[in-house]
Amino acid sequence: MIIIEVSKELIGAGGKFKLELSFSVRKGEFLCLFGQSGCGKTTLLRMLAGLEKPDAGLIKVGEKIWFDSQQKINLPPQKRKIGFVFQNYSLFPNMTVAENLAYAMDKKDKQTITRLLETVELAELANRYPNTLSGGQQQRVAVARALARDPDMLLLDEPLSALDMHIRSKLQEELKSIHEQFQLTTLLVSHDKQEVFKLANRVIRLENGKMIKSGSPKEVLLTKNISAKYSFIGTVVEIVKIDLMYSAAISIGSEIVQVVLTRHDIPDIQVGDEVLVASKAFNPIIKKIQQLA
Ligand SMILES: Nc1ncnc2c1ncn2[C@@H]1O[C@H](COP(=O)(O)OP(=O)(O)OP(=O)(O)O)[C@@H](O)[C@H]1O
Repeated sequence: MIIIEVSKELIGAGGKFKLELSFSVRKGEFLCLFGQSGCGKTTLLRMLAGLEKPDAGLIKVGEKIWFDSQQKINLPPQKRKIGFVFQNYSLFPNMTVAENLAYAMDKKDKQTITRLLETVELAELANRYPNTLSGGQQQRVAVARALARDPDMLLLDEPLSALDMHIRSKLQEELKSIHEQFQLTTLLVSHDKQEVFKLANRVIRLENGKMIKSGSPKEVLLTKNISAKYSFIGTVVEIVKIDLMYSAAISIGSEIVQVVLTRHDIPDIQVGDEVLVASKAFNPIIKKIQQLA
């Protein structure tokens, strides 16, 4: 169990506001932090990593205290067992892929490096330098390097947002299978609702530094809770009237699907809306997703 109780005064675009959060994360949980730009998501990850100091609070990982303002404990980043993956990869350009991983390890162990590179399907690129790799490959190295630290917690700050849809979707599958394999407690910051639905067990929605909602992706991101055999998130690109019916063209990933709208959908759903397309017994239904305020 990870206990997080932190507060810090921040200066946002609209002036000062207080980041004030108190929640716990179960071991092995895949938690997503979701919210408007500037609400404090990255600051929270940086506080967990020891890169930013809370004004007050407690961060306890299992029995270990990483931060306690009362006891004046503040472990430096290298003493916290954290794997951090950023949007911009942050690999060392002068080190090969294998050396990037070795650098992160307390005990340099060739076998573990090979195993991790195999996990992200990069074993054959071990001796290449980062600038000779594609964005997707670099990000896979960054994930392998984060795992090489044998972390208690994996922090992912919009790790896939710079990648195109196809690579992003593939890496999401990889992150999912890595999470299943390692059962690593993971905190993900993402703006991509499809990604959140695919990966997270729980979502915390932040607004101005405070938690306003916590629950499953469906509970937090949908206006109505529905159960369905399968579901996808997409954007309505067109609504056309065909005889007495309306049909919506919805862009899902790189595909466009057509869904017949019911009479009840018409006032609610418009072009540009993000929607969940779900199906129960081969009957597709669509539901509008809550907008960020
Ligand atoms: N050390 C600091 N002192 C004061 N204000 C800060 C500090 N660090 C960040 N901020 C401010 O706090 C706000 C929250 O920043 P943060 O990067 O955590 O937002 P975010 O939710 O991750 O946003 P985005 O989704 O755009 O990345 C920003 O307005 C930022 O300028």
